[in-house]
Amino acid sequence: MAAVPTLARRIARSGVRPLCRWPLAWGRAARQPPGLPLAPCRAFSNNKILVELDESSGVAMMKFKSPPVNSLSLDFLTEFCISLEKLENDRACRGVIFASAVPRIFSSGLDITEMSGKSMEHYAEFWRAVQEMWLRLYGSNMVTIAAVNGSSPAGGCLVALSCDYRIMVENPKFSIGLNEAQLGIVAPFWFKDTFVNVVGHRIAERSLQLGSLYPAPEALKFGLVDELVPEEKLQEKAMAVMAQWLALPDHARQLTKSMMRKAVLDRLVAHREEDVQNFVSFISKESIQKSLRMYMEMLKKKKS
Ligand SMILES: CCCCCCCCCCCCC/C=C/C(=O)SCCNC(=O)CCNC(=O)[C@H](O)C(C)(C)COP(=O)(O)OP(=O)(O)OC[C@H]1O[C@@H](n2cnc3c(N)ncnc32)[C@H](O)[C@@H]1OP(=O)(O)O
Repeated sequence: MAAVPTLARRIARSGVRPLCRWPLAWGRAARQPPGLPLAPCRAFSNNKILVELDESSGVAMMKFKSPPVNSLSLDFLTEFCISLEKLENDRACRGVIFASAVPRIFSSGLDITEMSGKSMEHYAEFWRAVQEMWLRLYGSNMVTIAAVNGSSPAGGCLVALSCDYRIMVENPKFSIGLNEAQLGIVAPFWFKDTFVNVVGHRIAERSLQLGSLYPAPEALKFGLVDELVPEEKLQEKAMAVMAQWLALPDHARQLTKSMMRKAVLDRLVAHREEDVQNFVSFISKESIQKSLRMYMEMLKKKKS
């Protein structure tokens, strides 16, 4: 297999731009009363993700802005990893809230076009980026809260599941779940492990086999999300939950989180290359490619 660009090389190519006091619609700057000086705040942006860090609270807001559906493309995943790494290495940052800047969609999951009609090398590079995203997010030392303000199938659900807490907008039109089976594909073992750790074995087994997507109220019933709130209360609620989690000493919370997640993280780290090879050989099968093409066609037909 040809040499694959490392994350470092993809980071170098991506050109993250630092921005000063970026007025995110959801950010502290936007809430600042006019005329008052801004408290310390740092922001940075790249093409698909906006981040604003409020230094006074230690809380960052990361917003996905990759229309139409925030699909997790290679570029998106690269920017996500860069942004998370920057925050992880910033001593001023203790917690991150993830939300979408695209109406009605948190994330539509892995970008299907990255898994269809491409070379083996591309599939391997893409899958390494998916692994990297999950390892960084699930293994993050920061408090991570998903403010799920829209539908969140498959990889989008994985992002939410990998956080410490999930708050979803109470709209029954918004659904969430690991629906891979509906596409004729299989959620890999670390998606499954993350899911099991949130909802338990029985519900995970049934939901994965059926590829179930759950409307927000149903997802709440079995703990796939922790709370539902009206859309206009989502930010306030996420900040309140964050404050509650940040009230604890970081070291105690971090060691506890690591104790709970380490075995699952270590399992992928130990089998990372094997997992890439499994993905590549699975996704490049003609029968799987056909399923993905049919699924994309179905999405297009649904519109007309
Ligand atoms: C021993 C066992 C070995 C096993 C080995 C296992 C190996 C591993 C196997 C592979 C594992 C892969 C894991 C995959 C995870 C995933 O995340 S797959 C992606 C799943 N996502 C979905 O199913 C969501 C599909 N999309 C939708 O349901 C809807 O689009 C929406 C998100 C609910 C939004 O609906 P709406 O607002 O009506 O918008 P649309 O009109 O449907 O979409 C707008 C355009 O966006 C395109 N699009 C949608 N989703 C995606 C996507 N995920 N990727 C790429 N593109 C997407 C859609 O086609 C539209 O495009 P246009 O028609 O060109 O406008």
